[in-house]
Amino acid sequence: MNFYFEAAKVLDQLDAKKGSIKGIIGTLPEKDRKRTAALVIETLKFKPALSTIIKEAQLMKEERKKITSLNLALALVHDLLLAKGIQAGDGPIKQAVLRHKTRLSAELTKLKIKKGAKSTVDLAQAEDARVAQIPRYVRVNTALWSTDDAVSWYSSHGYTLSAPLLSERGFDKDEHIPDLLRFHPRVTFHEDECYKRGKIILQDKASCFPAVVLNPPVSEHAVVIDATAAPGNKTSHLSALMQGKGKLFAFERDRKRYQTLTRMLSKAGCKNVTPLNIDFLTIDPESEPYSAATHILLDPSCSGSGIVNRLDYLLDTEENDLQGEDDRLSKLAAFQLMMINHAMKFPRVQCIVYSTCSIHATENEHVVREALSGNPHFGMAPPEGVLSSWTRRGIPEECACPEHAQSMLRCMPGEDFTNGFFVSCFAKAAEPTAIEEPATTATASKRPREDDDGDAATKEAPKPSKKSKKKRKKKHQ
Ligand SMILES: C[S@@+](CC[C@H](N)C(=O)[O-])C[C@H]1O[C@@H](n2cnc3c(N)ncnc32)[C@H](O)[C@@H]1O
Repeated sequence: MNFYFEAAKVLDQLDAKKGSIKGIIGTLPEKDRKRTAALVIETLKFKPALSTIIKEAQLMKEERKKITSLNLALALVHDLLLAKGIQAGDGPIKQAVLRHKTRLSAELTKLKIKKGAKSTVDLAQAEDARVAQIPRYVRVNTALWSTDDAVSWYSSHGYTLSAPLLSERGFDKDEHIPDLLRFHPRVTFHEDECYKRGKIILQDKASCFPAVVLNPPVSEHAVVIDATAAPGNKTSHLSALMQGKGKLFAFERDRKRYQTLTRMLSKAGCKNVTPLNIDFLTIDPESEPYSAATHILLDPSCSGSGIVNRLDYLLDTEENDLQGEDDRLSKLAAFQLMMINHAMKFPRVQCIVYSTCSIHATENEHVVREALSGNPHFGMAPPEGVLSSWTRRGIPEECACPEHAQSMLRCMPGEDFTNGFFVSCFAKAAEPTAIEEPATTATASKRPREDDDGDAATKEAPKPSKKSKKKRKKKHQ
């Protein structure tokens, strides 16, 4: 019976919005995880149908003393009616459910007739249609091999270069992100040899934007920070873009997630990364070696409202407490702002990319607005250097100056073949005298990469767009 109590506990936590399905299941003891996860997911799939059946059969009313929660009843009735029966010895709880077996079965039949369901499977909740539109993105880990090698490999292993959404065996190169391949959404890679060896990283397209926009220096002198690193997809991406040169400090405050990060970085063969199980906010920006950082990636915890996946559509969103949601977003936004403010204190920092997988302006444009207003020595980077080929930019009406939106990227699930995402890029303003000078660097479309050992801090960073500096100057007068 413990197995059912465990599943009920997970369902309780999901009801209390204590995390995503994947996240909460990940905290279960490993030995029971697979079995409990399967029961939780199946129960959620049929939750509306099972709830109706339990209510109509008056199970909770009549067995209130034995079956103490609806979630326990859902898990038990799932197995009784939709699986191979209740997997437990003959205890009082099992007996309590079995006493109602005939009534419960009759309610199941009634519901199928009412819903016009040909089989029980038709009573399951429909999947989020947006998931089926997102290709399976595969980032080639260029620390270990090249994209040409990867294309040859998959071409000789049953795949053909063609539009991936047309055929399960098709794949192609993404048009916006270098070294990113797209496969059919139903292709899985967990047993793939290249995946197991770290040669490919399974990373949504939108989540590849931040490292590309930060465009870290390629130099033995480079010092870059990933302030919120685990599980490490963006860290390994940055490391690959830096061609393993210079130093990349990857902070992660959570102990368990830090362990995942270190495993990931070693599998991906990242040579220039120092993972640190330290809260980024506790780092003194003036302290060595961090004070030398010129580029910082900030991808802090967020509401995750942009993520569409194969499971979370199962969670009941209708009962969302809007007031509670607003409070949660405000708290997250305050934390996100604190992280940006801290990043802006690093004395040599030139470029900060702030990203979230949220679609809410509260965590995105509004946080950027606040950061700019509290840090007049920073502006928005010129839009030309912020993945100019991507047309969906920030929301102008949510920004302090509408043109700031041009230095931000947004992705909309269901429209852009990605999860929902937000990226913004701050650049440190030049010394005051430079503001009035004709800007030569401000409109550079792409900062050059350097392969020599030059001083990355002075050569690589974008200057804020002139327009945005002038506007802000006015605003702060
Ligand atoms: C959205 S996740 C980062 C995902 C990561 N960038 C990737 O692409 O794989 C945010 C991470 O930041 C960590 N975090 C939150 N606050 C932090 C802080 N003050 N210092 C360091 N890490 C922090 C969280 O524990 C979490 O692992």
